[in-house]
Amino acid sequence: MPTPHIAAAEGEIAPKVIMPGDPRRATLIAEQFFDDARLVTEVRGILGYTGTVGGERMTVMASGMGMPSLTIYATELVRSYGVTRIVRVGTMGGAQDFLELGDVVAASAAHTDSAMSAARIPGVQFSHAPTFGLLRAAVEYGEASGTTLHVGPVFTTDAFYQPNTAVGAQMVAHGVLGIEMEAAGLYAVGAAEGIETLMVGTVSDFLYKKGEMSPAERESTFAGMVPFAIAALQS
Ligand SMILES: O=P(O)(O)O[C@H]1O[C@H](CO)[C@@H](O)[C@H]1O
Ligand SMILES: O=c1cc[nH]c(=O)[nH]1
Repeated sequence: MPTPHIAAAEGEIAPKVIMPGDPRRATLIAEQFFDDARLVTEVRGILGYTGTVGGERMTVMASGMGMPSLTIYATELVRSYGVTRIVRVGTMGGAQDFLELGDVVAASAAHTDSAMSAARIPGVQFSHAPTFGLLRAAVEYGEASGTTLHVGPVFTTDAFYQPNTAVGAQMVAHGVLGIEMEAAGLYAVGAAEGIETLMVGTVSDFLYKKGEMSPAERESTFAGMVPFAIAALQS
């Protein structure tokens, strides 16, 4: 049933959801990967479409930016629409030298500086992890299709403009592949609500070397990562 932030009627959201941050990326994914996609919600400009992918019903709906925003949408999708699997398809800053623009990364863990994580279970440093079966399905899709997928930890930060540059440097030194703003929130919702989750992301810029996508490229460069998300959702 509709929620404060999602207007779709009961039954209009599929149990399996692809979740980009950017609403316009949701539209492009619906246009390019879905059959018979129909707009089912647009509250606050957060667009959601339901259609079919390879004959299976699926929804693509944006999360907005940051853990607070994603957590609202993911929680409402689970509690009010019975969603059981969410795969985030995001952009991220590449954090290791071997990565190139457009490379696809699956987040096998997500460190975070978010107060939302610290507040979840007082006194506990919560480990944010994806569902193993979804991660395995994404890896298997890469192997079967001959498409490279980098697998490793990401850093989910509240601050796109990090005031303390030493934090990013430390995360790089600790081996994170990318820096983004939602994966840990999604994995926490997965753990708390008992659903399956995964994040795959596209490298859109770098922390410590030159190169970045234009805003238009960041909006539209998703074709590489979406098949991994679909493979995980259909596994
Ligand atoms: O491209 P999306 O999916 O929004 O992801 C990344 O881009 C936004 C910052 O520009 C943050 O949401 C970050 O996680
Ligand atoms: O959150 C993000 C997304 C892309 N690039 C970054 O550096 N951070």
